[in-house]
Amino acid sequence: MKNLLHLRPYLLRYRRNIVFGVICIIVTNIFAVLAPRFIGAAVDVMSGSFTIADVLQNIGLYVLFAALSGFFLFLVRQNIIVASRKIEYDLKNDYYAHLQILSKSFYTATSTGELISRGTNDLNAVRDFLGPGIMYSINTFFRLFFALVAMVLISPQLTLLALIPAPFLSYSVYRIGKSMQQKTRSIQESYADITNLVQENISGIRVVKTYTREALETERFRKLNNTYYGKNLSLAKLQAMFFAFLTALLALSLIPVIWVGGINVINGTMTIGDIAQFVIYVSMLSWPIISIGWVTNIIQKAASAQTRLNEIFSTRPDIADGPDSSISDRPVQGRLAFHQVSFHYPGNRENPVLDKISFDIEPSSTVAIVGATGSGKSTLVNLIPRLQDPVEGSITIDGQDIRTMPLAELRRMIGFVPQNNFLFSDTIASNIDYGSTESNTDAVIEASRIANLYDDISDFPEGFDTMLGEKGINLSGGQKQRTCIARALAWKPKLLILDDALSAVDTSTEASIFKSLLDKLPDTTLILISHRISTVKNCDRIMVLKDGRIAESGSHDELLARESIYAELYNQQLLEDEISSLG
Ligand SMILES: Nc1ncnc2c1ncn2[C@@H]1O[C@H](COP(=O)(O)OP(=O)(O)OP(=O)(O)O)[C@@H](O)[C@H]1O
Repeated sequence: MKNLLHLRPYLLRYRRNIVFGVICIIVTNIFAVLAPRFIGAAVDVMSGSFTIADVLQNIGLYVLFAALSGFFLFLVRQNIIVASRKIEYDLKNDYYAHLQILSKSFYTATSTGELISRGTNDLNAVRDFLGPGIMYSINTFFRLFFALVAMVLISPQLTLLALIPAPFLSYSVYRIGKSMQQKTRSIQESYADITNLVQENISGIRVVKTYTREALETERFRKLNNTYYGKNLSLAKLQAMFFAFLTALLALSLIPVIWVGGINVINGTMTIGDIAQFVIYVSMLSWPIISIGWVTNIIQKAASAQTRLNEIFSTRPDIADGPDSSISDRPVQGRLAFHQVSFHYPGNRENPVLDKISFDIEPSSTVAIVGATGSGKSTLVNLIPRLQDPVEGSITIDGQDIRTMPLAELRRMIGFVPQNNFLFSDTIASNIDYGSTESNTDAVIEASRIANLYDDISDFPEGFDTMLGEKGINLSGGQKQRTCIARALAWKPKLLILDDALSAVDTSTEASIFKSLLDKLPDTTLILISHRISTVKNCDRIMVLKDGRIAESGSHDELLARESIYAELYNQQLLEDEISSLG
């Protein structure tokens, strides 16, 4: 329950609404509890000789008090429910903003479905607590208090009789509430599983279709949905039994009240009007008492939802700005150096991907990294924009350790095109312009020309305003890759990293892009990962990665002369080219 304390700053932010709402709860209950007095009075008036005017006067007052109670109830909702919506809005913004700062490692360990479920389902549960939860809790307290005072004033004896079921009620609320909490937690977990499956399945729908797994995927969903349905049904059954039990208990509690009350009327110690008024109070208590169970459920649901949200809020990014991060005013040259850099993935210390790697890249030069698949090329370049940090050693740009630079400044220097490109469902222009704070048509056109994309876009009826489907589904593989390159170029980086970013374009387009890069960005340091010798052979330097180390380094000609790993790779690709040209 203490997890809900996380909400304190939000509640304080809207304290005016909440305090005013609570005052209105008190006022609405005063009117609600005073109103039945006029029913009692009307009944008593009718027990003797009376005029219609006497009855109408009491009925009129009853209607007036009931209306006033309703008006203040409206103000209660206006303030407390509105505050809960505002807090939900703030919480959603904070949740999303927090997700933005979390590191790559967090996203590697947490599924998208899980995060969506927490941001929707769990947040709704918290909102229900902040609105109806708080409102009904406070209302229950004051309704019970005022109604009990009014009942005691009529007859302490009858009040005691009416309260006989209360201990049973409290105990059953406690027991059933606990069971409800467990069921609710389990439902929320099931919902996260379903969200995850749907998200993954729809993202991978092309694979599902190619492998004709539609029926299997439908069955997987059906099973999860069935579990979710079963759990919900079980909770609904429990709730139904709970409410039926409460209603029966409350109805039974009226029997001794009317029995003993009737005897009191016969003895002349009470009037029929008192009994009528008393019965109204007992039924007025029924909703607050029932809502104890309901509110308990809401609070328990919110407590477990908030626990799950707090897990995210308390996760700190493992890569962030250092306390004294700063950057010099000198223009960036783009000299990149690795100093004894080692890296292993969490829990895999025995198999470092990079093992004490050192190298120095001259500003404005072009360097290629080659190596067998899984040799650590992507891991190495991920360290440069600090998507992950080395476990040992350091990386410098122009002599400054990148960990001492503000993260945003560091990333601003780097144009990074990762192996798995990603495009947003937006126009091509917006995708290319993604890194800029203001749209810059000239920069978009210039970047698309260098990336050899301009002619393709010109052929589209809507040109740069063409809307892309999810992940750029309406572009070819090569067009997607070139759009991602254009995005990195529009950013005008000092360091451009292309991680296998030209694999889907043909060799002549690739050569043309490479030439444009060298001509138009002469001051940019280019780091290129590729499996194709045709791509890397024109680079100033080629580094061959093997067993976590730089096994060879030099120009194309130097490495061929060595007749080692690179030469072997070269000869193998020559042979493959010859065979395919024969075919
Ligand atoms: N997030 C991760 N968690 C654990 N291990 C990982 C992770 N990412 C990569 N690896 C492992 O690290 C090693 C290097 O992977 P990396 O992607 O850097 O290789 P690569 O040389 O770029 O491969 P490719 O040429 O196939 O793209 C591989 O053995 C891979 O299984």
